Amino acid sequence: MPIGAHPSTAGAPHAPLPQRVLLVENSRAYTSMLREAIEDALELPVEVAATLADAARLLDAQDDWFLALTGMVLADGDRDRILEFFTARRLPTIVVSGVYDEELRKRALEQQIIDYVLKSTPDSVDYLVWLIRRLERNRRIGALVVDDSLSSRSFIASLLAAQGYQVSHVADGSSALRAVESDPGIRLCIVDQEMPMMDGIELTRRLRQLRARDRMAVIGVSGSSDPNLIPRFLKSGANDFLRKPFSREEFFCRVSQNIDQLELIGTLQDLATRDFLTGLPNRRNFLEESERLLAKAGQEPVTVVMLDIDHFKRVNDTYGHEAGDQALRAMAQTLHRHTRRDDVCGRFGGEEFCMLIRGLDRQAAIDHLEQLRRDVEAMDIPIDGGTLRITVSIGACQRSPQFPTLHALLTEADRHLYLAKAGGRNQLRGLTDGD
Ligand SMILES: Nc1nc2c(ncn2[C@@H]2O[C@H](COP(=O)(O)OP(=O)(O)OP(=O)(O)O)[C@@H](O)[C@H]2O)c(=O)[nH]1
Repeated sequence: MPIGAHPSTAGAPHAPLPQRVLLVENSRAYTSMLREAIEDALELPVEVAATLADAARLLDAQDDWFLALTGMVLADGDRDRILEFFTARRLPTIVVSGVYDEELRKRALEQQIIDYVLKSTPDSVDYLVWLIRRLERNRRIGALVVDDSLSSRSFIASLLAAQGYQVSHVADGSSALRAVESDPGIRLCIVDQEMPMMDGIELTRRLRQLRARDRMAVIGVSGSSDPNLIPRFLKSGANDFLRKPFSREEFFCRVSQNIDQLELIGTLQDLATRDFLTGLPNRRNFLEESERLLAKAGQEPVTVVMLDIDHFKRVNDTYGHEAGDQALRAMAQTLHRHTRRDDVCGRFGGEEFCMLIRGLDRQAAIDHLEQLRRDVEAMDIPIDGGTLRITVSIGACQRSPQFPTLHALLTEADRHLYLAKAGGRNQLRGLTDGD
């Protein structure tokens, strides 16, 4: 049952999400420091108001508000009125206060205020930037709550929805497995231990067979005081465990920490496998993926392709290195557009790219690569003060008893690339009878 936003669907285009951040604060120095930090680090537009009346005017004038940050000392409202102003508008709100007031803090957190941050602490701006980034990213993350108690799962789901996640909840393990299997956007699962048919530990074990620890965080929850429960959950593949009852703040910190870790692992994986300039798989990743695809391809045709931008040195020398980088990015985009679902492409190095195509016979591969070549030729690449055009030479080789391995295919494709260059560039060689 979805709560708040709809469950995520991998590959579906995202609707534009609200971007605007409202800062309501009467201290000018703090406001400008915070505004600058948010705009620099997160590139979100920030609007500033000094009073509730100003805030109301701004909120009414636009409708794509993502978040509000508010001080507690404003000329036209006491603390209660300020809290009420934001909760009534159901706008996700963070209180940024000059003084620590435990009673106010409790009251604010009870009223669905996301967090209460003390602005006098030296790292409050850094913390706020982290928090806003977290909330902003959560909007693209699916979270699933599994608990047979409706009140308990609705409570946890509401905590997650308040943090921006796309939340759904189910009452039993089988439904949870089905949900995770059908929605690759689910990256967080909160699993209760005490459930009939399949308990949380068993469910965690089965979830792990569907998705690894670095793809989805599983957090076990239970009210039991059994000391063995935590190690059993963790050994079954859970990333973390929370004992009920927990505070909203503890829940937020644990969930955020686990999601931060997932993202960090994703970043490290990207750094290891992607080319920094173009975002395409790097040479090592291309070779690994190609070996895997080649083994999987069975009897179907496989074509290995090497592509090299023509006279690229001239591009750099004439228009500068930045324009050269721009041309490499444009080339990568066009190559990526021509890479079908089961194929793989990569940046081999410098101005050289590569591709492995599955399931196209010789003529279909020629048509596909000729179209790619023409599309590269037709690109108007925007550079400082104008546009730039490039062409590409392509060498290709289809798998056969003569060229059975990836190494043999790449060597032969590279030989044809050399012939395409020698033959006048901007051409495909290696697949026609004359080659
Ligand atoms: N801007 C930019 N240039 C790069 C990058 N990597 C390699 N290059 C440049 O790519 C150029 C490659 O030139 P060459 O190998 O001589 O070949 P070419 O000029 O493309 O000529 P042909 O391949 O014979 O058509 C060199 O000038 C490199 O400095 C990069 O990441 N960015």
